Amino acid sequence: MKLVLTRHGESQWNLENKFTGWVDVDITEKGRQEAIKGGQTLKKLGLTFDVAYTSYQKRAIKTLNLFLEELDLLWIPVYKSWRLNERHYGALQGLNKAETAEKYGAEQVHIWRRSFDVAPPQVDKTSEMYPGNIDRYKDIPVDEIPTGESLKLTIDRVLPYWESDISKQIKDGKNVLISAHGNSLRALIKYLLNISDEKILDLNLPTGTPLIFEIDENLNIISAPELF
Ligand SMILES: O=C(O)[C@@H](CO)OP(=O)(O)O
Repeated sequence: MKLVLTRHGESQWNLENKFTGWVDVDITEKGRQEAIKGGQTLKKLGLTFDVAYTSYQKRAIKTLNLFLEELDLLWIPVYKSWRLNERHYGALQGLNKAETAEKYGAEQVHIWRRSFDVAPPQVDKTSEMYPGNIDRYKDIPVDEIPTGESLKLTIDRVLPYWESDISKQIKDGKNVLISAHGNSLRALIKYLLNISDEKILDLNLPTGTPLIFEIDENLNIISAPELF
């Protein structure tokens, strides 16, 4: 079976160099073109999919739709989950990354962005960035609502969805397409390829680019893309 992962096409805040996380930023025209090209690449390879997954965020949803349109697969079942959302960037969301580095030092910003288990400054429950105040997240159990996640915490909420839903499709012989985010996909790839806590920090995923994995029904990885 094929499992194809794609990070969303370039977003407006990728372009503006802002911490994004759970802020629902749209893709740019360049991001749209990346996604169209990504879909065409899969089509040229003759790949097809039975089911697709994405997050609750429009940059990933729109990217998925552009892929599916190129593949003439807009009809297949699409499942959305907050568990595939980008890592919640806490109180850093909306800040410019370069300005934050000037204020707190490049070292501190690097730790916030690329350490494995250091979480960013947290948002409190009165913040508009707190998912508990956002309608679409009303079904997340209160004790699971993120307030600022490290990569480790992101892994902890992505993997239950892999276990409960996505992996079952592969066991059933289905080809699966997932459109998600830099850090939710790093979480999944770390697990699939058994990458160490240190090494995963060097993995930076390109936007709008399909990553093709071949997996057998026992979930053994047969082939994986060159990532480093
Ligand atoms: O801002 C974000 O949400 C992410 C992805 O763009 O950034 P980072 O590269 O710091 O993980």
